Amino acid sequence: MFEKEIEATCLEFKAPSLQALCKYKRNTLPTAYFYILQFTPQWLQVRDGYGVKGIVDSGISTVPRAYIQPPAEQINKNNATICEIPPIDLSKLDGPEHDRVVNQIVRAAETLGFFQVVNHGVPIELLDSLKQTAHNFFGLPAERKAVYRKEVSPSPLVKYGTSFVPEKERALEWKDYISMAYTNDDEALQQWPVECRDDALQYLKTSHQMVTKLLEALLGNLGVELDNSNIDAFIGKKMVNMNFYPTCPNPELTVGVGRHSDMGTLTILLQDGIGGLYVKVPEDSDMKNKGEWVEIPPIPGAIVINVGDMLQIWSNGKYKSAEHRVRTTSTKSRVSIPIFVTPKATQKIAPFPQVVEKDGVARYKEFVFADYMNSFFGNAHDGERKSHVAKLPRHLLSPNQHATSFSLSSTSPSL
Ligand SMILES: O=C(O)CCC(=O)C(=O)O
Ligand SMILES: [Fe+2]
Repeated sequence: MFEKEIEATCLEFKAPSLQALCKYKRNTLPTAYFYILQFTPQWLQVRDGYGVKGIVDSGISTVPRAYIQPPAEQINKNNATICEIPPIDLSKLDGPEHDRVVNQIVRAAETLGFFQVVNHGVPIELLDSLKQTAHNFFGLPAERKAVYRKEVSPSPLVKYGTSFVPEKERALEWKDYISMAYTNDDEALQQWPVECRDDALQYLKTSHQMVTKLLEALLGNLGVELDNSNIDAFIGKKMVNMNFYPTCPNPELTVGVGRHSDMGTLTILLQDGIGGLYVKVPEDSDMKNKGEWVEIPPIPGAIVINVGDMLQIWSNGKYKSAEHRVRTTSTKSRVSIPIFVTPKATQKIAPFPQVVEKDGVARYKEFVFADYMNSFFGNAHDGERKSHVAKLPRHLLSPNQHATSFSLSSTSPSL
């Protein structure tokens, strides 16, 4: 059935057979691997809308080879420390404790780059409904989800997929996702999948005030006032994703999401009660367990916030866009629902002048956000999915800087 495709690929690489192609390409294993993968029925199923969930539903007892991570990327849940930083009560921002709460937010952004918030203004019932909606969507028959595969999606705003950039990854992620980019309400209502759109749109809208307050605190601390004239520079684009991590027969061999940092401004992340989100304490943080992976525990009613690469760059490296990853479990499927808040593609990005002046050095050069996104989706994932900022192309770093001096050990798609 796939002979024609195999033949065409072999021809393209001037190889007499698939075996020869793989041998000939063995020095560039991810590519060769992808070709083999592409021609296996399982991969075709995943590609055709069944997703990783389809593999699990087919009743496997061990994970397919393509999903086995290199040992260095496998997650040993037994030696993870739980992050015990209490959640920040955002309702207190409006009272006499305003300055103290701002300090908590700033301190969290400067150390781990991840924190949790409560009394955030997003209704708890909506959070519960979102998790259920995500389960319902991924529980749909494959053909209902497959219409949104990026190759065929009726809308450029909606993409259903699996893994991050499957063609580029050495080992695939144990995850299916749907992503919904926001342009305006009308387009969202018309184009987002009917099963998710109401909750996703509500989530986006009810979290807007929280996003503004967080940014006011974080930017204010850097001497930048957020107002109507500049807000778009920071939150010009938003995208809601729903991630689904099916149960996995070998959680110790796989990852739900491999190590990465988020490329935007801030990520608003709703996780369910299963757990498994790990963050690497930045090496240049003054926390005691630098370089270690700590778990962000699920807290009922709380939302996880994390700093993205752009906020790190605007702050000249003060705020940390930390590397994070997600483990899989054998007992229950997990869902998470991030909102990726990013600048518009055309936005020019550079460290704020007032911060540079204070620091005496600009740690990053100016660039356009679209170029950053392209390198994020195009080259960042070399099979190991190391940090993007850590690997910020040299031309984006100031001449006297090099990536390791920030120890930003690490960059999802998910945007
Ligand atoms: O599922 C999670 O908890 C995190 C997902 C994530 O990091 C992402 O989608 O960028
Ligand atoms: Fe992420």
